[in-house]
Amino acid sequence: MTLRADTIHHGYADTTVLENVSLSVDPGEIVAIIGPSGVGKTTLLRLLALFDRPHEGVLEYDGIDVWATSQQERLALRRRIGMVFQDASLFDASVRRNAEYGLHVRRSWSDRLRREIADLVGLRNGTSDALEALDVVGLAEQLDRHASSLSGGEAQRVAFARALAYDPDVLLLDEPTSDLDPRNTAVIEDAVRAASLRGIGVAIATHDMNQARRVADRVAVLLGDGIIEVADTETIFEDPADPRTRKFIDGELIY
Ligand SMILES: Nc1ncnc2c1ncn2[C@@H]1O[C@H](COP(=O)(O)OP(=O)(O)OP(=O)(O)O)[C@@H](O)[C@H]1O
Repeated sequence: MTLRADTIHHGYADTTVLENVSLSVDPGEIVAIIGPSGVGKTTLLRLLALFDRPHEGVLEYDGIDVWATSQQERLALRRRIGMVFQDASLFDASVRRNAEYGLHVRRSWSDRLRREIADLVGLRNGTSDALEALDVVGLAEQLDRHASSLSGGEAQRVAFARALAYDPDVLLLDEPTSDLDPRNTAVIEDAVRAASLRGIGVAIATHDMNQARRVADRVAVLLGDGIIEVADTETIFEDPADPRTRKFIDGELIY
């Protein structure tokens, strides 16, 4: 599924956060959204995930203007998205129950909802399951551990597995490794790459430039109240068109 945001304007009360923001994520593509703290990365991901409606602009899932559809259709489209937040926020249950959560949701869908989703965006065969997803993040041997006993890094890996087990078309990751050590970060980054190889499109918000460089195919630089530049990763790091991108990468531009 292709996600496309077109000339989005959004903000809170009198504050404009995003102005004229356009961005797309193609199947199997990893797009990093980089920018300093408070610039609107979370706001943009929440809009892409349909948690909030943009004040202006169009959001398309596979060419469907999502905010022009019925609430039920929108719910169906929403279910094609997996999201992982900075804070893992697991349920008070075992690793296995946490990873299986999305599957329970999916099993609870009525035949009618299943048909609607299939008609709108197609339904994959659901090849992934919770165990496979936990294996991807190296936790398949820890099924019975309780979430409360996990380290922060392990918890975040379970949160990632939970999103993956849901068999999404697109993964939206909000600073998924900002609190993690290099080993846990590497596990998540490998899992992101594996997801993209399976055709899942990924948008990852990060203020870690090196992470963007390691995982992304394309990078969008969010500064001020908009995306100042979006280009393939090499161009952003080696030959950016906007001088502010160079300054931001070099750590000189702290917004
Ligand atoms: N619910 C809200 N109500 C009012 N203002 C908000 C709300 N959510 C975010 N903001 C403001 O919008 C701006 C963008 O916030 P956002 O969380 O999207 O930035 P960010 O780039 O994700 O930051 P960080 O990297 O620190 O997570 C900030 O100034 C923030 O204070």
